[in-house]
Parts: sequence; C-alpha cells; structure tokens
Amino acid sequence: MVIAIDGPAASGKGTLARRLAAHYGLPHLDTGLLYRAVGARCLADGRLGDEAASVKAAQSLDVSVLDPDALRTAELGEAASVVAARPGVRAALLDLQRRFAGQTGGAVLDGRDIGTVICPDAPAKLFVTARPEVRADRRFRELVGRGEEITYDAVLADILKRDERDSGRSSAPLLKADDAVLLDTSDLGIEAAFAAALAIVEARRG
Ligand SMILES: Nc1ncnc2c1ncn2[C@@H]1O[C@H](COP(=O)(O)OP(=O)(O)OP(=O)(O)O)[C@@H](O)[C@H]1O
Ligand SMILES: Nc1ccn([C@@H]2O[C@H](COP(=O)(O)O)[C@@H](O)[C@H]2O)c(=O)n1
Repeated sequence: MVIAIDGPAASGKGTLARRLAAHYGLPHLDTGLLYRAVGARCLADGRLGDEAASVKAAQSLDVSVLDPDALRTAELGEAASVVAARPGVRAALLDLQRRFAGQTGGAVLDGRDIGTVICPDAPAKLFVTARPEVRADRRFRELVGRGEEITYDAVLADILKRDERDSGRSSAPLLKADDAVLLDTSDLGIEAAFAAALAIVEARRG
C-alpha cells in the first residue's frame, strides 16, 4: 500500500509518516530532505540563485548520504523552498521518488506533491495541516532543542514565507489532492493525531 502525505511546513506530516511506516512495516521517504540536500549543495557552492547549478545538483544527488540532522535547519528549509520552485529540479527528483513508492509492498512518502504528482494513484492520501502559529511553536521548540539560535517570530515568518512560495509556484504547488483526507492537527497531540491518521488509512484500506 502506498500512503501519500502532504501538507505545509511543520504540520506534523513527517511525524505521522514515520509512525504509519513503523505501524505497517513500510519504508518511508521524507521527500523534503531531497530538496534540502539540493539547497545545501547550492548554498555551499554559493549558487543558490543559479537555476542550472541547482538542476545539476539535483541530477547528481546521492541519496545514500543524506544526513537528516544536518539538513533539518531553518536555513536549509528556506534554501530547499527556493530550489523546489524550479521545474528542472523537480523533474530531476521525480523518478527516484516514484521508484521508492513502487517498491513491493508499498511505501510511505511525505512532502508537498506526493498525492498530486508523485503518487496520484495512492489509495491512502492525507493532507496534514495546522494553524501557522501552532506550527511555528512546534518548529521553534524543535530547533531550540537542537541548539539553533532562533526566535519564535523568525520561525513564524519563515513558515509563512515558505507556505506562500510552496503554494504559489507554478510547478507542483502545495495542494490538497481531491481524494486526500484533510487532517488538522492544531488541537491534537502526537498520539491523537496518529490515531486519526491511522483511522483514515484503515478506512481507505478497507
Ligand atoms: N500533533 C502534534 N502535536 C505536537 N507536536 C507535534 C505534533 N506533530 C508534530 N509535532 C512536532 O512538531 C514538529 C514538526 O513536526 P514534523 O517534523 O513532523 O513536521 P513536518 O510537517 O514533517 O515538517 P517539515 O515540512 O518541515 O518537514 C516536530 O518537532 C514534531 O515533534
Ligand atoms: N515533495 C516536496 C517536499 C519538499 N518540498 C520543498 O522542500 C522544502 C523543505 O521541505 P520540508 O518538508 O523538509 O520542510 C519545502 O518548503 C518545499 O519547498 C517540495 O517542494 N516538495
């Protein structure tokens, strides 16, 4: 079974994707890490503004060496969102995501365009969201917990800016697929959100 999970930044989709993958014994791909890795390469080369360089970075991405801890910074979230708006970057990362989803037994993928572009035929699709202030608070606590020096206001501003860029781009914008189930986790703790997500997937399985 393929489970496709989309939603805006820090909505909790990765947490739910990991929990669902563990529950069903499926492999999980956090597709945001791919764009973060491309953004990181471009930043390191001083070429974030260079579209051709970002496409090349995406084409030569080695997914076996992705370091989630190093990639989950606020700076790389922003860089990822910049390169992710470029059609050539998205095209370069399409096949590997589809191959991952096509594994025997299925997979869980989370991102922005999983239900709309990468796995349009997935039987179970969730669109996970939460109010921006709630998402900012969760992400602020996470980043501070990991030692980043950042303010709540800066995190909220980053989230709003990324939401706007991700939703407004012409190539694979952040969108709820018509057949995705909306799950607002604003007033749900992690366990309650997982129970709700599991119920949605079970209903689709049945
Ligand atoms: N329902 C919840 N209640 C409280 N905290 C949550 C909940 N879901 C997730 N979190 C916490 O919020 C933060 C963001 O969650 P997560 O990384 O799953 O979001 P995401 O949508 O995958 O983010 P991104 O798009 O940036 O990858 C994490 O610190 C996570 O532990
Ligand atoms: N399927 C995807 C996944 C991610 N992006 C872009 O990457 C940025 C970082 O993603 P996180 O999930 O790690 O926050 C995100 O803001 C998007 O711009 C994407 O376009 N498609």
